[in-house]
Amino acid sequence: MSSSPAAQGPLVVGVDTSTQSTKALVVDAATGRVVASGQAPHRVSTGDARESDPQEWWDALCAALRQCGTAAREASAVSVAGQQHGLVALGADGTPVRPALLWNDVRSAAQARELVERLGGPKAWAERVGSVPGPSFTVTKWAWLAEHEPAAVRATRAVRLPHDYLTERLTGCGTTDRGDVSGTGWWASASETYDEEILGMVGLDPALLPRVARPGEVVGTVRGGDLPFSQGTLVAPGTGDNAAAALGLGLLPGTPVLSLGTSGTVYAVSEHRSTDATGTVAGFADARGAWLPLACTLNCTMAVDKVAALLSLDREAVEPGGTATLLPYLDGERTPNLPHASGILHGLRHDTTPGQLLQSAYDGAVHSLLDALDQVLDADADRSSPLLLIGGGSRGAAWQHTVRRLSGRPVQVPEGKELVALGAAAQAAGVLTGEDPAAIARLWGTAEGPVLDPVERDEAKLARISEVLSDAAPLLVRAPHGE
Ligand SMILES: Nc1ncnc2c1ncn2[C@@H]1O[C@H](COP(=O)(O)OP(=O)(O)O)[C@@H](O)[C@H]1O
Ligand SMILES: O=C(CO)[C@@H](O)[C@H](O)COP(=O)(O)O
Repeated sequence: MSSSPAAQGPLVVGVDTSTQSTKALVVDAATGRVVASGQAPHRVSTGDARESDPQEWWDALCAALRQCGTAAREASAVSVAGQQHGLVALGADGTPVRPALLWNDVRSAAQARELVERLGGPKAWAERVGSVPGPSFTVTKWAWLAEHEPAAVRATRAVRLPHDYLTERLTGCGTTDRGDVSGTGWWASASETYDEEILGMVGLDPALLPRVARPGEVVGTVRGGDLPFSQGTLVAPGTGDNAAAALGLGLLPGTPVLSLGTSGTVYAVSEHRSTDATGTVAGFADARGAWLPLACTLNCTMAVDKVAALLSLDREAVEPGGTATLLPYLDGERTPNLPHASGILHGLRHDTTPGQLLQSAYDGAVHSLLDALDQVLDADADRSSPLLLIGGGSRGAAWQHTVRRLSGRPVQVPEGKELVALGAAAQAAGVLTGEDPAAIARLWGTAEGPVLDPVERDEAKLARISEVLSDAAPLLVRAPHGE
C-alpha cells in the first residue's frame, strides 16, 4: 500500500482481474495519481484445462482492496476490467455451476472448427461478428460445455464474462459492455446486438445473457452488505482487459500497443470495424464506441519464464547469437492458430549456450506478435511511430531489447505500470464527470515514458523463425505423443 498526500479530486477505483491476479488501484480522479494499490493472486488449473474458480477472483478483489486501506471505501466510483472471453456459468442461486473456462483453454478447438463451418466459413464470421472464433472465444467454450457437461448447461441460469461476474457482485445487476462482449463470438459487431442465429446454433437462450451497457453509463451502485466499497458508490460498465489498457493509455487511432502479460497482445484503436477472414486479427470493439483490432498469443511471459526455469537461469540471463530457434508453444497457440501445438526446438549445436536458448524463447514469442502487427494496423497508421510496450514483461530488459531488435521500431515504455487498472479507473472517473475516459487518461499522462531508440531489425532471425514455423507444420498441428 502506498501512503499519500491529500487527493485533489474525488477518488476512483480501477480493477484489473487478469489471468494470474487481481490488482486494484485507488486513483485521484483529478490527477491520475495512484493513492493506494493492492494485488492478490488466483489459481489457474494445469494439465489440458485452464480453469479458475470465480469465487477466487472475488476473494482476490476483496484482498486487493483491503490492502488499499480506507481509500477504497472513500471512492466515489469503481470500474472492473478483466481477462477476456472466460465462460462463467451461474446457477439459480447466482453461484458458478462449475469453474470458469478461461481464454487460454484450448479444449474447444473442435467446436470452433465446426462452428466456423456451420455459419458458412471464416468470411461469414468475420463479416458478421468481426472475428473468426477460435477456442479462446466464449461461444466455442459454451459449445464444448454443451457437448461434454450437459448437466452443467442445464443448471445454468446466467452466462457471464469475468468482468461481468465481479461487476454484478457489486451491483446485483447483470451487465456487460461492448468491448468485452465483442470477444464472445455471439455479439454481431455489424449490428452491435446479440446474434440470435449464432446463439441458436449453440443452444444458448439470450435471456441468460447480460444487458450490454452504453459507454459512460452508470450500471448501478454498490449494494449494501459486506462489500469492499461504501454502499452507493457508482459502478461503471467495466470492460475487457485489453480495451481497458487502451483507455488507460488514452490511445489514439493508429498507435500500436504490444502487451506482454500472461497473453501477448498487439492492437490499435481504429475508427473502422475489422473483418479479417484469416482469423489472425480479432475485430473487437473498444470501450468507447470505436474498434480494437487485436491479435493475441497464448504463450508469452509464462512460456519464457518456464524456459528460464528449465535452464535454471534468471529471466534476464540471455546471450546473443547461435543457431537455435524455439517456437515456445507450450500451451498450444492461438496466433498462429495451432491449438494442439507444443514447443519446438530446432538448430541445437554443441556450442549452443543456455543463454542463447533462453533468447530464442523470447524471439519465438515476440516473432508471433510482430508478424500480426501489420495486419492489426490500418492502412493509414504511421508504421514508424513508437510501439507502446506494456504488461508485466515490459519491465524486463530482455523483453524490451527483443522487441526493439525484432521490430526495428522505437519502443516507448509508459511510466504508468498497471495500465488495465488505470484504464478502469479512467472509466470510473468518466462516469463521475461525463468525460471521455481516454481523454482523462491523456490528461493524467499515463502513456508518458522513455522512448528507446530503434535498433536495426534482425531480418535473418525473423526469416529463420518463419522458416522453422513453416517446415514444422506437420508437427504443430498435433498434440505431442502421450497426450
Ligand atoms: N520485472 C519483470 N521483468 C520481466 N517480466 C516480468 C517482470 N515482472 C513481471 N514480469 C512478467 O509479467 C507477467 C505478468 O504480467 P501481467 O501483465 O501482470 O499479467 P496478467 O495481467 O496476465 O496477469 C509474469 O508472468 C512475469 O513473467
Ligand atoms: O484473450 C485475450 C485477448 O483476446 C487475452 O488478452 C486475455 O484477455 C487475458 O489477458 P491477460 O491475463 O494476459 O492480461
